[in-house]
Amino acid sequence: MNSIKLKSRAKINLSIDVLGKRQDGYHLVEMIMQTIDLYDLIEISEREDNQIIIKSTSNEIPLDCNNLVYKAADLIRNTFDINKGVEIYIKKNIPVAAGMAGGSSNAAAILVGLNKIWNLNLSDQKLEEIGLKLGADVPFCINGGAVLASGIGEELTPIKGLSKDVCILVCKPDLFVSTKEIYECIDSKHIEKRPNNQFLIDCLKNENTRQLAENMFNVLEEVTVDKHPVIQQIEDIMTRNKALGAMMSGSGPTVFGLYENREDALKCKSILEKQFKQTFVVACEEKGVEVNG
Ligand SMILES: C[C@@](CO)(OP(=O)(O)O)[C@H](O)COP(=O)(O)OP(=O)(O)OC[C@H]1O[C@@H](n2ccc(N)nc2=O)[C@H](O)[C@@H]1O
Ligand SMILES: Nc1ncnc2c1ncn2[C@@H]1O[C@H](COP(=O)(O)OP(=O)(O)O)[C@@H](O)[C@H]1O
Repeated sequence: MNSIKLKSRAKINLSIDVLGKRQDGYHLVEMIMQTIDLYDLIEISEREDNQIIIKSTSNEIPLDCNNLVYKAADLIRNTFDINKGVEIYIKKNIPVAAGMAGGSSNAAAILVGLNKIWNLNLSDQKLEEIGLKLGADVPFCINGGAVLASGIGEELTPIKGLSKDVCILVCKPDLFVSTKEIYECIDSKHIEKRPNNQFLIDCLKNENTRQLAENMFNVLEEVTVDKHPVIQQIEDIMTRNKALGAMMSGSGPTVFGLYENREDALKCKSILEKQFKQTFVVACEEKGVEVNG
């Protein structure tokens, strides 16, 4: 086999708590992550020369060694002494720098894909270990689904996820947020309110979407909203338009709302997309990366 196609899915955070900071600057978190059915399509083809070539439909991502897929491919071949190159095509649908782990998910897809193309037989645990060298969200993206993540995001406990019937309205305003900058600001902030993750996990277990939606909380949100008030405005539009609850994902700026009724979600989408082009109605998914032929 010398080429493979994969779906590389996005995530949302149903909660984020920050518990402390490591010596290296990384923050200790406790957060609920959920894969959603918004995905990039990735095609990897082996090259006999040594080059890593990246092509993409997006002009918002780097096509050189700064792309996370380049780093993932280079890391795998250096770790396992492989003297080959690859061409990677990325059809981008996930908004970039959004708080939805688009880059991390693409990197995870490369690890899964090259594990197959180069017959490395690496376990998921080993792939997660390698993935962590590329970013805190990469281990989650390999398997995806619904998890409680702790450590810096790499300690993963699977939990029951959102019901497939729940409609997730996702809206990404056209502005840039730096994850590093948001985490740095949280240091100087006294965190007054935190998510109750155990309660949220119970809500998921009991399929009590209303209570879940009303109690979702992301401690990074206040920091990002201070810089970009439009995030709060999107949330307000969602809650005024029948969302059970709305919240920022990751370090932002994407906002998502949970809906029990698809018509209500589509109606709010039609309002938001007049101003925000990157607005989608999606469901949750069980797999972060999926081989697609
Ligand atoms: C906030 C979250 C929530 O899921 O998601 P996104 O907003 O990126 O989607 C993650 O914690 C983001 O993880 P990820 O984007 O993979 O982080 P990395 O690339 O490893 O790190 C980017 C920067 O964020 C900071 N960082 C990241 C993770 C963490 N637990 N503590 C941190 O302080 C690091 O200082 C680093 O400089
Ligand atoms: N394959 C990739 N897809 C998306 N972004 C990438 C990729 N490679 C590198 N990046 C860069 O990583 C940064 C974070 O992007 P992304 O992973 O989409 O953010 P987030 O995790 O916040 O959703 C962006 O500045 C982007 O240019």
